[in-house]
Parts: sequence; structure tokens; C-alpha cells
Amino acid sequence: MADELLTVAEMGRADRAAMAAGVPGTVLMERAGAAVAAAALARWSPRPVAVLCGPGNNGGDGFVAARLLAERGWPVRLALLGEVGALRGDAAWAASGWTAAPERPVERLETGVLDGAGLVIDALFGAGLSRPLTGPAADLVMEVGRRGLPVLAVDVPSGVRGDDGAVLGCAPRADLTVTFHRRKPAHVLLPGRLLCGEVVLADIGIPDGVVEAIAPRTWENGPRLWGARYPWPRPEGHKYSRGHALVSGGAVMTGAARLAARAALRAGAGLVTIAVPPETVTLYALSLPSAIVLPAPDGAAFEALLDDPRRNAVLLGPGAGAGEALATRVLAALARDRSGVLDADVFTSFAGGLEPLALRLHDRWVLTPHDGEFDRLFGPLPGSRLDRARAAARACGAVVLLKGADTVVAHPDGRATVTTNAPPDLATAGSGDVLAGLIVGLLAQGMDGFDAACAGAWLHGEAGSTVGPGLIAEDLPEALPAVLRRLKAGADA
Ligand SMILES: NC(=O)C1=CN([C@@H]2O[C@H](COP(=O)(O)OP(=O)(O)OC[C@H]3O[C@@H](n4cnc5c(N)ncnc54)[C@H](O)[C@@H]3O)[C@@H](O)[C@H]2O)[C@@H](O)CC1
Ligand SMILES: Nc1ncnc2c1ncn2[C@@H]1O[C@H](COP(=O)(O)OP(=O)(O)O)[C@@H](O)[C@H]1O
Ligand SMILES: [K+]
Repeated sequence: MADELLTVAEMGRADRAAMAAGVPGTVLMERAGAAVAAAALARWSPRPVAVLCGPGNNGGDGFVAARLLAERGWPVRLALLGEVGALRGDAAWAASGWTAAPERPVERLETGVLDGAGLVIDALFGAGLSRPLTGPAADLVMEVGRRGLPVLAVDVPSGVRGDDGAVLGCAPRADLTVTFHRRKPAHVLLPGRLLCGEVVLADIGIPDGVVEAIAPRTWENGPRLWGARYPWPRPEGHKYSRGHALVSGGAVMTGAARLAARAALRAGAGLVTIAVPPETVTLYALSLPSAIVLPAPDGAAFEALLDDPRRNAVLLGPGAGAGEALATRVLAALARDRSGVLDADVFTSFAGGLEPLALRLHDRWVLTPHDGEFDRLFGPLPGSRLDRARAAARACGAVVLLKGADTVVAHPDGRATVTTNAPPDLATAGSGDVLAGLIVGLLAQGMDGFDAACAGAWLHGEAGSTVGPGLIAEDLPEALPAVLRRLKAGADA
């Protein structure tokens, strides 16, 4: 499946470009409807179908699918929101193909159309959804849910907004969603992703050059985006050529930096130094034999460690304790030519204002807030998670990774990815510390900020899926070798 995600506006441009290149709209619609019918035939045994059509081109796709399933002998009932006479353009053409047979009526959109149905094809609204579902459309969607009927959604489940996956009013929970040419953000962002079921991407004959011309800025995260630049160890390499991460460890919440350091080592950093309060050296050293544990009693001692240019990537925040001392360490790291990750308590330490950070940050730094930390640092920004992460990255000049079940990574230049492989088992204490450690480990090996954030988020999700139920944060670094072995086998192929 292609990784690009097209906004509704970009998809509109793709449709128009295809038509300008000589592919008529009716041909695109015929192929879209045929893909829907084919998906129904592939997934379900022959059964009575209720096709719910809306007043636009999404409804047009429904008319085509209805005709093709009826031609295959499936009992099909079709109901339309509005009047056939009010349909325009390609949708009117598609409706005429259905009504050409006198035994195929167009029913009013009322719940009775569901009687006897073993499958619902939801072709009410797709890209054109412009306001919340109300009236008969909402009634039908609610009734489909009450009856527990299987649903095949055309493009998106009706009520789900294509650009952000938000539900306007209500939307059905589909078993299968057939979308066209490229997926939209709604197929990967929550709650939309959870309502789509399985997503099938259908080729409707829009030439590939069209996507290149549109140059989309959003992708589903995966190794195809960054795998070619993954920093695998080289035969002629040695530990000093694999980077040296410096992790700042706290006095009380010592687990956070230990988890992060272990993840940085597993991600392949040649060396990891943890700078810790002197009274905790033994504790850190005993639990992490492969890390270098050095005492840093104060800010000056930490700066002395930073001054060694071989320590090329820095992690600040996990378990650090919010306040002036942490803020000073962050500004000291940013004053030097380093890359790094800012996480956890850093966001509280700079909650008063972004300016001191924004003045010094650049795109070899990655900020990894969850939603609460994000709002603390950037304020309550409007829009989808994609919009908000992009605006934050632009505002601070660094890569922003907004954590969650649909983690977004955004670069200040507007590129963004959505990560879809993270299981809910990752919602456990310390799992974010492991993510921060993975990213700093990759930065230490020379990956750029965007690649390191994307690769880190993806590896984190894969490690989480490998462990599955019962996962605790300690398991994640240990799951990494198997994940990396699989990644390497794919990358080498
Ligand atoms: N040539 C094309 O443009 C193609 C379009 N395709 C299909 O066309 C769809 C987009 O078609 P449209 O742009 O016509 O949009 P839709 O069919 O999604 O809906 C547009 C219509 O619904 C109305 N509407 C929006 N929200 C409403 C609400 N909550 N309650 C009542 N009415 C509402 C709008 O005023 C408009 O009349 C895609 O999702 C896809 O399924 C496919 O056939 C592929 C080719
Ligand atoms: N429901 C979920 N599904 C998938 N991943 C999740 C979910 N909830 C949280 N996560 C992931 O778990 C990690 C939690 O990080 P964080 O909130 O910083 O926890 P901690 O500070 O305890 O380490 C993040 O990577 C986040 O994306
Ligand atoms: K739909």
C-alpha cells in the first residue's frame, strides 16, 4: 500500500488532474464502484445488501456498486438521501445506470431499507462531508449500529471527516473501507482509524505522476520512508563510530533514565553515558553494566561532560525533575553543536514560554510530548493532531513527536508522518522513556531528527506488538533485537 496520505483537497486535485489528462469522471466513478463491489464479493458470501447513497459523488459510487452486485445476482435494495432528479454530473450518470432496469427502484432513505439486509454499503458521504450528520442520514447510521449489520464504507465511514478522522455527528463502525488512489488522514488518525475496519486501497486509474505533482507532505510511518538511511553497523566500524549518547539521570525517578539509556544502547549507540547525582552512581551502574555512569553533582559538572564533542547526542527530561536546574542543562546542551531529545519534565520546565527554546532549537532536536505536555508547552493549538504537531514544529524549529495511539512526527518544513503500529499495551509507565532513548540512540548514530523520530516511533510500536499483552517498559529494549533482525532482513532484500 502506498504510504502517502492525501488531504481531501489534494485528492480533489488528483481527480481533476486525472480528468484533465483524459480520464473521464464517469470512468473514475465506474472503477471506484467496481472496486467496492469487488471488495464485497471477496469478503462476503452472496447476501441481501442495502446500499445507502448520499447526494454527491460518494452516492454515485454506491449506485455503481449496487448495479454491479445486482448483476452478480445479489438481492440489492438502494435508498437515496434526496431526489434522483437533484443528482448532478457523474452521480446522475451513475444513478441512470441503476434506474435503467425498471425492477430496480430508488427508495427513500428510511430505516426500513435495512430490513432483511445482511450487509450495508455506506455511500452517504465521503470527501464532501461538510457538516454533522442529522435527520435521515443520522437515523440510518444509528440504526445500522443498533442492528449490528456488517458495513462496507465507501471512501470513509460517513460522518468521519477525511482530513482529521473526527466524527461529525455520528458515523458507522465499518468492517471494511474501500478508498481510492491514496489513503486520507482519516484512515490513520483516531477515531477515524478505529471506525474504518480493514482499509482496502483501490487503484482507479489516476496516473502516478499526479501524486508526484501534488507532492503530498504526509505519510504513514514505516521503513519505506527511512529504512535506506538506517544506521546499521558497518564492518569497518567501531564503537566510537556509532555515536555517544549522553543521558541526564535524576535523583529520585531513576528508572526513567535507566530505561532510556538501555533503549539507546539497543538502538545501536556505540556508547551511552548517564550523568547522575553522585549518591546514585552505584544504583545506576549496577543496573546498567554496559553504560558509563558518571557523577554530575551540579550544572557545571554536566556542562563539562557536554563539552566533550564525542558525546554527540543528548537526552534531557526523563525522571529529571522539573525546574531551573533542568532548564539550565537544556540551554547548555542547545548552546553546543549537538542533536538530542527533549522529553517529560523539560516541557514543564519551559511551560512559561517557548521563546528560550525556540531561539536555540533546530531540526536535529526532537521534542517528544504526550498531549498534556504538548498543551503545556505550545498551548491549546487548533486543528487535528497533524495540524497541531506541524504548527508546534514550525513554532519551535525542531522535530515534534506528539505521542499517542496515532503518534504524529512533524518537521518544521511541513513534512509529517502518522504511526499506526503501536498497540495499546504501550500505555504503561516508562514506555515513553524507552521511546526517547531509542531516538537519542539513533541521533547519536547520525540519523537526522525527522528520520530518527520516525524510526524510533516505528521500532517502539513493533517492539510493543512483539511483546503484546502483559508488556512492561523493561520488555521493550529486550524486544528490539528481534525487531531489528526483521527490519534488517527486509532492508537487505
Ligand atoms: N471524480 C471524482 O471526484 C471521484 C469521486 N469519488 C467519490 O466522490 C466522493 C466525493 O464526492 P463529493 O465531493 O460529491 O462529496 P460527497 O458525496 O461526500 O458529498 C457531497 C454532498 O453532500 C452534501 N453534504 C455534505 N455533508 C452533509 C451532511 N452532513 N448532511 C447532508 N448533506 C451533506 C454536500 O452539500 C454535497 O451535496 C468521494 O468520497 C468518492 O467516494 C470517486 O467516485 C472517485 C472519483
Ligand atoms: N492507546 C495507546 N495505543 C498505542 N500507544 C500508546 C497508547 N497510549 C500511549 N501510547 C504510547 O505509549 C508511550 C507512553 O509515553 P508517556 O506518556 O511518555 O509515558 P511515560 O512517561 O510513563 O513513559 C508513548 O509512546 C505513546 O505513544
Ligand atoms: K461513505
